[in-house]
Amino acid sequence: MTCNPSWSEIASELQDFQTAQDRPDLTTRIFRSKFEQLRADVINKGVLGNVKSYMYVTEFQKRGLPHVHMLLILENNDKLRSPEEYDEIVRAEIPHYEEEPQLHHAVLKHMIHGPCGMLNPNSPCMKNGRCKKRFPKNFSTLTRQGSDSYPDYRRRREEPVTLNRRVTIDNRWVVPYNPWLLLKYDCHINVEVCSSIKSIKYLYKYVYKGPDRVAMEVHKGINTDEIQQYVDARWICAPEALWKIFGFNLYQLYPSVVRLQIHLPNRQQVRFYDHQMINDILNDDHNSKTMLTQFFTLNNLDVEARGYLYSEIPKHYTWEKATKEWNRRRVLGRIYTVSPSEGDKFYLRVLLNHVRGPTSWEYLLTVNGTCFHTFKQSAQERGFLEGDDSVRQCLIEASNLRTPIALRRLFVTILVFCDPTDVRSLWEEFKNYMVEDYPSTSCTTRNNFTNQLLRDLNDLLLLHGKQISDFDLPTVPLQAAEDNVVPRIIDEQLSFHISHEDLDAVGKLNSDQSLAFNNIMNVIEQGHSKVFFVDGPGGTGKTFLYRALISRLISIGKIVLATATSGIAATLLLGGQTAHSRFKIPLNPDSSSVCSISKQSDLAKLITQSSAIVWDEAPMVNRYALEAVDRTFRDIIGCDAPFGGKVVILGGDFRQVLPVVPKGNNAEMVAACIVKSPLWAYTNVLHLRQNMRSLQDQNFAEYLMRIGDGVEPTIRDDLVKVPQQMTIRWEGDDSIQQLIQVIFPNLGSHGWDNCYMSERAILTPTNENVQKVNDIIIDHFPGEYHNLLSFDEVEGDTNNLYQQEYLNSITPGGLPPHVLKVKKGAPLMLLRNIDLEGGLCNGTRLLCRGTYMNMLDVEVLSGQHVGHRAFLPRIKLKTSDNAGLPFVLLRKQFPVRLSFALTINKAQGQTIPNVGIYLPKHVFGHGQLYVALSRGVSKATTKILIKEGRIQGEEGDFTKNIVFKDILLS
Ligand SMILES: Nc1ncnc2c1ncn2[C@@H]1O[C@H](COP(=O)(O)OP(=O)(O)OP(=O)(O)O)[C@@H](O)[C@H]1O
Repeated sequence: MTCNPSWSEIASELQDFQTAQDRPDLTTRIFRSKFEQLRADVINKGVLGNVKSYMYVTEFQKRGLPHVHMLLILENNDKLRSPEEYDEIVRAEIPHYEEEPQLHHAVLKHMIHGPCGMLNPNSPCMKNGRCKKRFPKNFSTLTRQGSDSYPDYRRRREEPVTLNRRVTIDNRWVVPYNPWLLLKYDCHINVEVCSSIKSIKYLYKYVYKGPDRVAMEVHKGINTDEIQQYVDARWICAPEALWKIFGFNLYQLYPSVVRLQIHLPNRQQVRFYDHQMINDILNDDHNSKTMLTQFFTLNNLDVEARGYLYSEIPKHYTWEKATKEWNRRRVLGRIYTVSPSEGDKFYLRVLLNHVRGPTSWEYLLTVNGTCFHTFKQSAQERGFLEGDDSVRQCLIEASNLRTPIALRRLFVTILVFCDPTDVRSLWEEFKNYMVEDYPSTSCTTRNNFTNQLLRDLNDLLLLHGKQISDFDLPTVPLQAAEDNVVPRIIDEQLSFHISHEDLDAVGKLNSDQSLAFNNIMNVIEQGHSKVFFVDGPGGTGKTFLYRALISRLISIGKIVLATATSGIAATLLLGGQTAHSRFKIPLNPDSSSVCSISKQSDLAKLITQSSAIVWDEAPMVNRYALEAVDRTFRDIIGCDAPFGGKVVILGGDFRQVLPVVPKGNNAEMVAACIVKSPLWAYTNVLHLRQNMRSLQDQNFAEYLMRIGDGVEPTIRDDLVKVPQQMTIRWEGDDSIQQLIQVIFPNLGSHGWDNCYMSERAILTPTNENVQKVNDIIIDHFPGEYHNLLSFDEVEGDTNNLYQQEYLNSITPGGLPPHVLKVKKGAPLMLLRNIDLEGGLCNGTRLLCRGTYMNMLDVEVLSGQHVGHRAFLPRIKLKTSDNAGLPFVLLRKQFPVRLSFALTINKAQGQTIPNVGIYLPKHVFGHGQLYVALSRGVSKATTKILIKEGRIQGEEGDFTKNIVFKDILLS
């Protein structure tokens, strides 16, 4: 916000011969009071959203007017996340005079940059012939996430406007603004959405940037050039001087930050005057008290304090310097940084950052009854430091549990994901534990076991596109029957074991399913080629149909490649793999991509020999991925028909979530859909209509269809009414507890109940709220806490520029938290595709059976592999490019999160008989409401809590239902 010298409050006070610059006292005071009002509007009244924390700094241009830079961090639920939400707050266009005359004038008066460039090459913003602020911007029909710090706002190409007689400008020259603030304050107020951490850092710089300095020459006398001395001085202009004289705040930070002292026992710093006697100083108890020792004292006296870490204490207590005591209040705390070269003090800091309620030095040094000599030993024993041989320790912990199948899979997981250094010695140490379940007969030799084990490990490695020979392991001996006539991956496809359930499915198909089944089978049996799309709303039995098809085809000796877009949907199909791994689709395909499959490879032979390809959840994939597969198949098979003439059965539901386009807006998401691909013209759509999931509640099934199709009546802005039977009224934060109690009744007595856990979950749109709900539920869950810590680093940060606490404090989407708080029997969710064949993929729900220093023991809770046991090591996980961080965070952690609550997107494809939906804000994505509701089976067992669900003058609760109708299939 910049002072407007022509504000009437200033202009009316000036004499005829004066300008605003002549009255810095006046401009300063008027600006200050206007800013105070703006502060109250945005911080107290929350006109841009509820503010969680803020900082601002007042600046003065040399001889110039005062202006303020302000950074607002909004409450999580009010954060602006999508380009559509940015548009509600920020505009960067000249409003039409006919529609908004006042705003039109205000924008032209205050919010036009420069102009600079060709129009005005001498503008102060010009450097080396270019505008430093990159004006004029580009025209754009929609707001989108910028490639840099700020979004690229919508600037439509419209008639230029004449600014003064000489210059005409258009929307490319508009500085982003908020209409309400601009009209109210009648001055330059540039409002931007900080969409990356870079822009936040840039703003913080203002606070810490030193003052402008000047080197002044002081002359000996008025009439002499002789210099007496140089003075290094601070330049202060008149308005700044007055700002200080009036005692106004130059900057403010909320909440403020307290620096916490840290020192080893008896090494506290004591200050004293020369004239004081050392003995007096040492004998005075007051001198030995520090923030840290008094933190121990506080923990001895106050039970509540014991629940907090040292760094959390200032949130609840304030440090009284005079009395050296902690009293209740609220600010933020940071412990002084300690470098690892400072020895044990560094480890003391690690302990203080993780141990709650220490009452003494001994407390920190003691673990399980043993008092260690150094803080390092204590930290190591508590699992706060990364061990040098964590992989080996993980295998030792797992081998003690005597579950050889899970141990073999763990060994492979470690080879693939943990990059162990000494594979051969791990093999020697653990091979005997991995064969404990092999049946031994009178003629089995140790050699037979080893060979069998190598073959089994090789089979598991092949699923990851690797083999034994990629590692320092003995070579795999071929079995007598293996003569390489049939490539292994083809052999595998032909030897699937079909369950009775899948074989029986054909007889159970309903009429729509039967019609689709027969249609597809006819085409395959007659050797024709065709592309199908099985369209069915959630629960209409698409998966059931694929399973019937796959089992029938396998049973008559045909090869069918079962794939799905997500790992979780793939695990529901026999031999299912993600389409990306099966067809080796590039990660970010574009309009000319091809898959990396060579014509001579076994995979190419498998594809050529296959009779059908099933691809579930096809609407979630970017059309370029589908086109890459089409291009590759034509090339491999040598046939220029769609997909090289193969029968391809795509399936899914366009009412559900669409392809993710990083930083993309709605239009880009729609454009990425497979219906927009030229291939769609060759696709035959088969419809499934009967909801088999909600057979018991047809009324619910019909409601779901109306929501999915976007035909449920709306009032204002896509708001639909939710049936009263399903709603829990929002009465404040306590309502979340109520929702939890309805979905997880008697939680205390279901500590180890996999049936109970697999049948219930709470869904909410964002990761923050998932974490919030999980934290509440785990507190009520019976059992002891196990805090599993991650080891974090920044890729390529050899100088340790990033503080550990900062890295530990962030949890970018897709990564587990630094402190993974779990209890035995609690539900978890896997965050990576680890072992699809074993049912371990991104989104699989698991039950925690046991925690160890280096290993997590889990059981699969849902899908085909329910009940399977698995061991997980810590894995190095990376943040993705669109995590919004200016660096790549590497977090070594167990790849899981709690899963009492999940995001709506992660729940896609799962049936959750008791489902709670918590909407702290209305959803903004296509199909999100539908996906959430369609996880349920009936109105009675589906509950929804909407925070902003009431509308004045209307009965009931309402929420947004966003449906892009132009991609729905009629
Ligand atoms: N013909 C059928 N006979 C008996 N049960 C069926 C039949 N078809 C589907 N079901 C059952 O209905 C439920 C929903 O089916 P399914 O999971 O196949 O639906 P879907 O269309 O794949 O759902 P979503 O899109 O939500 O993943 C499952 O429990 C399934 O076993």
